[in-house]
Amino acid sequence: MTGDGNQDQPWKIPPIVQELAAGVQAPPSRYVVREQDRPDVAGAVMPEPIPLVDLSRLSAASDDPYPDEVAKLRSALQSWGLFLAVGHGMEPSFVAEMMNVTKGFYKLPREEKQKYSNLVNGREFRIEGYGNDIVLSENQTLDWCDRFYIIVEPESRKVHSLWPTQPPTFSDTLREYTARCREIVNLVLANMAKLVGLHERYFVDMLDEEAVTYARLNYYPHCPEPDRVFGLKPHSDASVITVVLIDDTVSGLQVQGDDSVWYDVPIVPNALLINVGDVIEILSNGLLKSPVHRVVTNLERERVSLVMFYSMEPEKEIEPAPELVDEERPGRYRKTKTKDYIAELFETLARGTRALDKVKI
Ligand SMILES: O=C(O)CCC(=O)C(=O)O
Ligand SMILES: [Fe+2]
Repeated sequence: MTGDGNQDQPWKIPPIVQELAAGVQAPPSRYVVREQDRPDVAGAVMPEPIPLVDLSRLSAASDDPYPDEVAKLRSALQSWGLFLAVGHGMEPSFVAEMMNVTKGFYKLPREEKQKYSNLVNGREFRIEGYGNDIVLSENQTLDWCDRFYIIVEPESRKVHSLWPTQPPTFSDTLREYTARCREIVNLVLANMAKLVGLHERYFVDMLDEEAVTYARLNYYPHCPEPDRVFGLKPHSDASVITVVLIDDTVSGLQVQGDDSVWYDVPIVPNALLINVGDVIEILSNGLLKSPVHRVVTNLERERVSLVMFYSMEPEKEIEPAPELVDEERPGRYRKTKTKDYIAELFETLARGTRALDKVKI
């Protein structure tokens, strides 16, 4: 016995989907979703106005120079739990460069990518690195996507050996992108706090200098049968907040509306997608909702996305803000430690359930 058991259980080591897609005529059975759960590849069209917010019109201070823009943010969050952010201050050329190096990583030869594998010694799974999500059971439905997780903040938690040396500008670009995203997130969190009647620093202070930010580079290869698989199963993010740089050439992201219908998230060039995470739902005692979303694949085209997950320091506890709990609106979520919540996320992702349901009262 090796102790990890993976050698006796080869199903625990999932294939690289990029390699699979290059060779198969149809997705293997492990990827095929039960008939009743299969996605409609063409989602419903979002009604106008689409959730779009100009961040240059928002202020982190208590005054609001453009109340109309704040109203748009409120409406977007109420209807969808997410919005497309323009006026975020990143030049289109910089956004394009970040996208290019993300795509460039997946174009590297197999051996180069494998240097960053998330399987230690080819067997033991860890969150960080390149590969697939953890496989917990033989009958788990696998997602048609490869991914690469890297901790980008704080400095003390970065694993430098996992920062790619190829493409050559990858690491510098990601560092710069991380710093720019942090400013955007602080502005958005200040506005979200104001919207629910909290002090403007309430959420920002939850993401102190020990808070951990993960970057996840997703790669969805073309798929011969997009209506039978998920690029990414329905889920909500276990983060405080999430910022996504989406491919502006191929759609695929869908969000579930209050009516349970799946809507396509529209593509707006150079916009960033920002969504509420489970932690803000808990902290706001349910006033802000973490949206359930999924990704569908494309018959001909590959798609990439770069996702930044902002999470609290692992030992920090997550619970509704006392200011938002009273007799009329009792606490709706149990207290949990950040690290336990994140561990739960990976289990629930594998099972296709929701971590949030475990802490709901
Ligand atoms: O690829 C996308 O557009 C979204 C990815 C996502 O939801 C995630 O990585 O949690
Ligand atoms: Fe997500």
